[in-house]
Amino acid sequence: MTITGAMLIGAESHRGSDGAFRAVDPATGAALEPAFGGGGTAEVERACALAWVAFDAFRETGLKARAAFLETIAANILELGDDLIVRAMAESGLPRPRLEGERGRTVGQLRLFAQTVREGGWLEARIDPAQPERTPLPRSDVRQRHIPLGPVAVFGASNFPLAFSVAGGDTASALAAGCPVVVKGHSAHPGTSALVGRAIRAAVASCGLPEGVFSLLFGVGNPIGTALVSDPRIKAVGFTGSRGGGLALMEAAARRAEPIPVYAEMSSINPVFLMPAALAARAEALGKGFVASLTMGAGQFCTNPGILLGVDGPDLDRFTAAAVEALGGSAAATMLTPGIHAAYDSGVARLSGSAAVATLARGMACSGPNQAQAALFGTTADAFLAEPGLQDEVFGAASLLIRCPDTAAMRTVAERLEGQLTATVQMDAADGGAVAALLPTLERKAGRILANGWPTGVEVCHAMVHGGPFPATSDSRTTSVGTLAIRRFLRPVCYQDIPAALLPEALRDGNPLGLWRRIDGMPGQS
Ligand SMILES: NC(=O)C1=CN([C@@H]2O[C@H](COP(=O)(O)OP(=O)(O)OC[C@H]3O[C@@H](n4cnc5c(N)ncnc54)[C@H](OP(=O)(O)O)[C@@H]3O)[C@@H](O)[C@H]2O)C=CC1
Ligand SMILES: O=C(O)CCC(=O)C(=O)O
Repeated sequence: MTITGAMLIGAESHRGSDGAFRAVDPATGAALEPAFGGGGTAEVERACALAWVAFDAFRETGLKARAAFLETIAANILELGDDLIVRAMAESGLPRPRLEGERGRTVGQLRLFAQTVREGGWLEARIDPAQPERTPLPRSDVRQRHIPLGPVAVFGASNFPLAFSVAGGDTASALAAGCPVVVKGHSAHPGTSALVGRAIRAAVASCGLPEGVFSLLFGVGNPIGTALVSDPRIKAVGFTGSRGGGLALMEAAARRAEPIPVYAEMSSINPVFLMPAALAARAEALGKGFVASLTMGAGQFCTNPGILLGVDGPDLDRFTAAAVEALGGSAAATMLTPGIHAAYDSGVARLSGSAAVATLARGMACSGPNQAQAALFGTTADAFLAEPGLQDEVFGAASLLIRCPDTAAMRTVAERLEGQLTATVQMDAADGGAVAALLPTLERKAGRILANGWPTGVEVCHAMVHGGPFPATSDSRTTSVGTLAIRRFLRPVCYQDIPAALLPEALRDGNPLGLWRRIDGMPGQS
């Protein structure tokens, strides 16, 4: 399929005229054809106008029809075949198996949302029947369901060009909720974005939906993103990227006459707690497992284990020796963009230049453009507590090992951490008491707590939480992965004494949709 450099505004392919840009193959540094025309306020205006026109019709599509739409998108993405993988490899430097796996995750998550939509529990239908005889006052008939917020702006992430991009989790959950989506494509992978965007556009057409259900914009620089978030027809934002970018979009949303929620996933250093009995039992295996997680995908995961904490002593020395050896043998890897590579190098330089930090190991030397050498640094709990900048995210395969005098000091450090996507404990049975003491802190700090695993690689399922307190995300009450993500784009509406003929199907007597509903607080299928 030919990539033309055009945006997709509803059914129309439109070439922007506000500047032009090309993707760069980070493995060679070469610019890729074609040039993409950047959009501006005119394109934002058109995409948002179409999305608004589409909203009322799209939000009332039947559950089966909306599920079929999500499944059609999944099928259309698979139909793109190898063209999609080849283009994504060229634009991201990520290897084929990783991108094929990511395509599977993208398609799987669309299908999972289709199942969720069909099942209908997300409508959270509640009925409190009228009690005309109640004294001293009668009760009205009160019913509630959830409706979608409105058109959603989605900012695709650079590090998952498929699963967190144009048809990624934010788009899938917003469409599942019944929200039209306007994507601001990431400038690192516009060709991949255009291919996936066309798969979505074809599904919109073949499912007979209004064209404004989906648009894909490109732009040069920040103005297009700011204009999109500021458009009054946009009612929520999904974002994965840098802390600076997320904060800027939160500010733009807050400046609006009508502020809107921004669900931004930003920075996280994902602490790993190496508990004493676990270290005593398997320090070497833990050292190797850690390096495998750290270096996966050149460390370009927001779930990357960026700090480790352990009690100083011979077992931590054994862990360190194993990690140093494994990291020393890890090949340099191409990063996603020259900008991300430069940010990694400057983060590593900041750590290696700190008087409080020792460089424990570096990976193998770089042999091409935009390659990064993995890095392991060490410091003490006291030094970490004295220098808050040591917990700033270094996006890539760099981590900091913090030597603590005892498990109480591990807890003290945990208390001082910012909000996290994940917190991991490596533990054995004898660590149970120390972990129990740590858990309340971890619950307050992180969205997901893992035992004896590694945080990279998020399962897409019903119970997943990929979220956490700021700065991991801008709203700790939600998740961006898993079916609960649909909640971000919904709000409850209450219908009091509304005549039966005017009630939405989900709330009608006789339960025509066969939903699980709460009648007078009791769950059931009536
Ligand atoms: N925690 C995480 O999950 C991730 C963190 N990162 C961090 O982000 C850094 C840069 O990576 P990148 O993916 O480019 O993330 P960015 O935050 O720079 O960009 C993400 C998206 O937001 C847009 N954007 C960024 N800043 C603004 C702004 N001020 N106003 C309007 N739009 C904006 C970008 O536009 P444009 O395409 O034009 O740049 C892009 O579409 C990495 O080095 C890393 O530190 C990256 C990926 C994931
Ligand atoms: O680890 C994963 O699978 C997801 C990571 C993620 O959300 C990210 O890097 O943005």
